[in-house]
Amino acid sequence: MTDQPRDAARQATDSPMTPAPTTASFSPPTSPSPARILVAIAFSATGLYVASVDIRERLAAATLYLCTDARRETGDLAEFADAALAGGVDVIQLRDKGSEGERRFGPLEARQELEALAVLRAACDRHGALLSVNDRADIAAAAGVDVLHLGQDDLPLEHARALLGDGVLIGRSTHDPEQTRQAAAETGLDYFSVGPCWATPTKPGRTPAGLDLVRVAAEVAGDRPFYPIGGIDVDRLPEVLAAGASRVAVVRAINGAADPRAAAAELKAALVSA
Ligand SMILES: Cc1ncc(COP(=O)(O)OP(=O)(O)O)c(N)n1
Ligand SMILES: Cc1ncsc1CCOP(=O)(O)O
Ligand SMILES: [Mg+2]
Repeated sequence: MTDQPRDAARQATDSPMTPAPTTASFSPPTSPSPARILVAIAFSATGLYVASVDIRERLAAATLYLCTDARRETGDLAEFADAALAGGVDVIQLRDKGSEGERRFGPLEARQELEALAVLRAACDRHGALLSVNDRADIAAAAGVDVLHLGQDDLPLEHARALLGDGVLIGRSTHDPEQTRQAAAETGLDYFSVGPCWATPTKPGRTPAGLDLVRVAAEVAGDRPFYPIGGIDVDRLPEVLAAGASRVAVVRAINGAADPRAAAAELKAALVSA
């Protein structure tokens, strides 16, 4: 797999994002000539093209992917996200399942999910990071996220793509070699994850796939980004990288850290120097 240079990864998270061109400032004349119509079409097409290339370039540079819950019990989602992003997180996914907040307050309903995503959207925009949502294409569309993460039993890719268009990245979880090979080859999928690498309380009852699945992914992924997940922390990261990965997705390693910024920075430093 080819990764962007580390400088590109940092640039992608640290520099203010250049807004993708839109057609908003283009005002066609009242009686447009054929030439003006062509220009309008070209402008519009270029805008769409640039927007969709840009988001894929940003994914190519994204090595550290964090899944976080809405942190309802602490009420510090914005501060937490700022810290994690300042530490080097490239993609933040809202995934509230199984969280302390869910145990205390019940499932995150759609309205609350949109509120949490608005908080994360603002944080991602402050840091030039990608915003991801777990499972739901309807929420992805409503919240204007950059990424939708689908599980094996979630909406099939073609339906999610039909709802979201090409301007949203779509990823898929894989848990065994067959799923991994399929995800590596599936047309229109932007990335996939592999795991759990180790048994993890964040995904109770899921048999760990181990690092062998990371090796399979490294063999078959080509240029398609893949993210090992499950039980990964800074101590285990070298094993994951040695198995052929150059990116990871984590939950507790940052979400459960006393200093999320330092935890993210430690993971990012190891990814950058690999
Ligand atoms: C980046 C990333 N990888 C894997 C998962 C897990 O997705 P899934 O298998 O659908 O399980 P749930 O997260 O929905 O419980 C993920 N969310 N993100
Ligand atoms: C969502 C998910 N999918 C596979 S493992 C996992 C949870 C990983 O959590 P942690 O990084 O805390 O082990
Ligand atoms: Mg899912």
